[in-house]
Amino acid sequence: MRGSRVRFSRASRLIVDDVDITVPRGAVGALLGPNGAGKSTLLHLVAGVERADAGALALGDDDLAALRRRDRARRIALAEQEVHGAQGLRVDDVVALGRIPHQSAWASASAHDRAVVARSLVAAGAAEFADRPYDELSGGERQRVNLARALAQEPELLLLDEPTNHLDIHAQLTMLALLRRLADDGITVLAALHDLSLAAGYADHVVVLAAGRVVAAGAPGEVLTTELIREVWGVEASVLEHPRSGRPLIAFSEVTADAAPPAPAPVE
Ligand SMILES: Nc1ncnc2c1ncn2[C@@H]1O[C@H](COP(=O)(O)OP(=O)(O)OP(=O)(O)O)[C@@H](O)[C@H]1O
Repeated sequence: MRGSRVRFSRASRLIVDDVDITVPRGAVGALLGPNGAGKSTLLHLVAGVERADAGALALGDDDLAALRRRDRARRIALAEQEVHGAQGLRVDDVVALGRIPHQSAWASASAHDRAVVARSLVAAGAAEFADRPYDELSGGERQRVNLARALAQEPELLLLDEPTNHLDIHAQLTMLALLRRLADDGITVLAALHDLSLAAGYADHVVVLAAGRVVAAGAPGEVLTTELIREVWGVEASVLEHPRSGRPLIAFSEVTADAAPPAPAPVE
């Protein structure tokens, strides 16, 4: 996927400011940045939940703005912290919502739809609570269901907003390993993450946002330096090398002075 000069403002604040972003097909991209940097908003713009004020977004050769809503929903899935419209539903019915873009309005779920739902529940580690009410699940259980719903969409581009939030360490590593496998199968992945070491351990490409702007992008080893972490997050960190993978491993030590990241700029 590719975004060029993407701009979006809300309530007189420029939230996404001339963002250029590229995640190659079949790569895992990590979207990093402090609270309020614009990560969720950018994911919403790519998913089509919000419409950019300016700039272009493309998937392969297709301009996303020119795609019909349904075609976009067949090709792009967004896994957020909650599935909209899930209240009162059983987990497998929540996951089946992911099939809607592939179904015609009058047809009921096909054998293929049911098979994809079952497969997605297993892949996301949510099969064991398939028959439970979504509302009763813990945060970590919901997170897996949110992923299963997105997988059921069989997207080309999978967007995830803090997919490891609420997950225990086993579930976090399982989630990231799954994203890696999906990418190896040709799905493009873009995940907003807060854990820099986890991002460095699994992503091919990281994009760092601060106050709505891209401040760095590239391979984790090139981007995640002590200087950048100090500048963007206002914390001191040592960037070590993971003893097994050789990827960056970030050890934080303290909050530096004048740490507060800048708020979004008012629209000119
Ligand atoms: N509907 C809105 N109206 C006004 N401001 C908004 C709106 N939605 C988001 N913002 C502001 O836009 C900025 C970016 O928000 P966004 O949720 O995209 O950040 P984020 O990087 O995902 O943050 P976090 O890590 O805290 O989830 C924030 O300052 C937020 O307050």
